[in-house]
Amino acid sequence: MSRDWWPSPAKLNLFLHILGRLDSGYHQLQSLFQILDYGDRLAFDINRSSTVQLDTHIVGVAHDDNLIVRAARLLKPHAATDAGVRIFLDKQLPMGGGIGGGSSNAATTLVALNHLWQCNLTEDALAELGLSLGADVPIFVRGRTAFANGVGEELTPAPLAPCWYLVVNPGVHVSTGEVFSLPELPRNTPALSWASYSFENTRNDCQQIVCDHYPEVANLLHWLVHYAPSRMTGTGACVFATFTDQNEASEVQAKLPAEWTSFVAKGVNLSPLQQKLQDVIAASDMN
Ligand SMILES: C[C@@](CO)(OP(=O)(O)O)[C@H](O)COP(=O)(O)OP(=O)(O)OC[C@H]1O[C@@H](n2ccc(N)nc2=O)[C@H](O)[C@@H]1O
Ligand SMILES: Nc1ncnc2c1ncn2[C@@H]1O[C@H](COP(=O)(O)OP(=O)(O)O)[C@@H](O)[C@H]1O
Repeated sequence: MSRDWWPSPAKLNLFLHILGRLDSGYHQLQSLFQILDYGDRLAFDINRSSTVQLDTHIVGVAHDDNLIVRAARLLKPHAATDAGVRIFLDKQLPMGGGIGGGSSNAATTLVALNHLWQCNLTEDALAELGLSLGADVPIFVRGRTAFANGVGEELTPAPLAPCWYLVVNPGVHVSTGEVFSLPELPRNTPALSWASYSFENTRNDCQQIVCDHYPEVANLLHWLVHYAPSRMTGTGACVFATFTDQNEASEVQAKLPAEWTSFVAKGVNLSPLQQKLQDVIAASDMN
């Protein structure tokens, strides 16, 4: 049976500065979230069972802990009492890689089911619901490449010139919570105004510490910077190299040592999820 797939794209943090720590224990960040045209896909068969069922198992994640199931259950009180769904996941993104796969899956679930269950929540309300699932969910709900403040929820759209990225997974899993708990993490980078952003005058404040703990990440960065400006995304472990030309990115990808998995993706200003939502709404308006 052919399914109606909803995209669940990856993101990169083109930079990640840590400005301080909030009373909640969370860290105050600044970042530039670049949405990619590459990621997972989800399909939703809605029904009247009043239950949420994810049909695709992810190794190491219990059904009820999966962010997809948690997102659907969070939205359910806003739908008809008998609203139910069976969800299918086509997983492409490495987990715990700093490219936001789990958060993006949660956002796709919120955005798609808000439409399919006819909940009619606004984008602001969906972003707020999403924030309770994870700091990175709002950026995927809004689906625009953006400059972020706070814990990642204060977003200012920041359209970027077309760019291609080679994203490489060094094959280690880095826990976000663990990185933020390290005492030696730098936490006092001065605030930057978006107008003065450039790749060169920014950095990822987690990169050095992750390289110290995970030599695989350090080795990968050492290899990639010979070819293009490169940096770790989020709290790792994936690393990206930036290109203005898709072929150049593919040429470097072809040279990668076999132990590293990778993909080449285009940076986009509007996420494929928001594009899909717009297409679905336009099609239903025509009927
Ligand atoms: C820092 C980023 C940058 O994109 O890292 P990545 O996860 O993408 O690598 C994200 O904002 C992460 O967002 P997300 O992965 O949703 O994190 P959460 O589940 O909300 O938080 C996991 C844990 O990290 C810590 N945490 C997270 C975000 C933040 N601003 N300050 C923190 O101190 C907290 O200890 C929290 O319990
Ligand atoms: N649908 C999901 N996809 C990926 N990870 C999930 C999902 N649901 C829960 N998780 C949990 O969230 C953790 C972080 O996943 P992910 O968002 O891929 O990492 P990151 O934020 O570093 O990119 C995973 O290690 C996993 O335990």
